[in-house]
Amino acid sequence: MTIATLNHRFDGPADAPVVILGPSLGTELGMWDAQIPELSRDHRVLRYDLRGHGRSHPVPGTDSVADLVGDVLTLADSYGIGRFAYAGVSLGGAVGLWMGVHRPERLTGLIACCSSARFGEPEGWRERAATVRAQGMRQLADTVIRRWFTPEYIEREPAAVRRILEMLYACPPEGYAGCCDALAGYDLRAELGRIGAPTLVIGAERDPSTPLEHARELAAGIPGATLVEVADAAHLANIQQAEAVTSAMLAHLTAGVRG
Ligand SMILES: O=C(O)CC1=CCC(=O)O1
Repeated sequence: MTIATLNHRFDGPADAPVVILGPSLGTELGMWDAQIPELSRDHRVLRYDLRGHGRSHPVPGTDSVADLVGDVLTLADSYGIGRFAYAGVSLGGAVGLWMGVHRPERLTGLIACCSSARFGEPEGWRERAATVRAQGMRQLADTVIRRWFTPEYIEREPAAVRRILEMLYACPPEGYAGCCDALAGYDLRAELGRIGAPTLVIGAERDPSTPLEHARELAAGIPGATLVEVADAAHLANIQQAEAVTSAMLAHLTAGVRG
C-alpha cells in the first residue's frame, strides 16, 4: 500500500477532542466550510483533501478505500492523534465506515453523511474512471451537479454551486479516477455489524447518488446507530442543508461519542 501525504487544515482549540472530516469524491476540504464555525467551538477539527484531490497529490495505482484510510491514519499519527471522532460525506463517509470495521480502536465516534455500504455497480465506477482519464473533468459537470444539489438549489444559489464545481474542475483526472476505482471495489454490506463506534447516519431525502435506502441500510446494519433524515437536500446535504446537518453532527459529537 502506498501512503499519500494529505493536504489538511486544523480549526478549533488545540486541546479539544479531535474530529476528522472527510470530503466526497471530486470535492475538497472547503466543502465543510459551513460546519466549521459551530464544530470548531469545542472541537479540534482536522479536515483533509482526499489523495489526488485539491492539494493532495494523486498516487498512481490507487484502487481501494483501504488506501484512503491509510492516508488518514498516517496523517493522524503524524500529529500524535491516537483516537478521534470521524465524519465523512459519501466517499469520505466510506473511509470512516471502513475504519469502523477494520480499525475500530482509532474511533471514538463515527458520522456517515450521504454515504453507503456499497455505491452501486462496480462497472459504473470503472466506466467513470475511464471517461475522466480519457476526457478530463469538465464533461462530468452536468451529470454530477444534478446529483449534488436539487434543481431549486442550483437555481437559487449559483455562487455556491459554482464554488463546488470549481473543486471538481480543479481535480486531477488521475486523482478522481483512482478514487472511482476505490469505490468500484468497496462493499461493506456483510461487515456493518462489526462497527462498534457510536454511529450517526445522515441521509438526504432527495439524494440520487445514495438514496435514503442506503442510509437506512447503514443504520439498520450498524449496532446502535442513529439515523437522521434531512429534507430537501440532494447528495451534498451538508452544504444544501448546512444547519440541519451541523446540528445533527454536533448533537452526536457532544453526546454520542465514547471518549
Ligand atoms: O459523484 C457522485 O456521483 C456522488 C458520489 C459518489 C461517491 C462520492 O463521494 O460522491
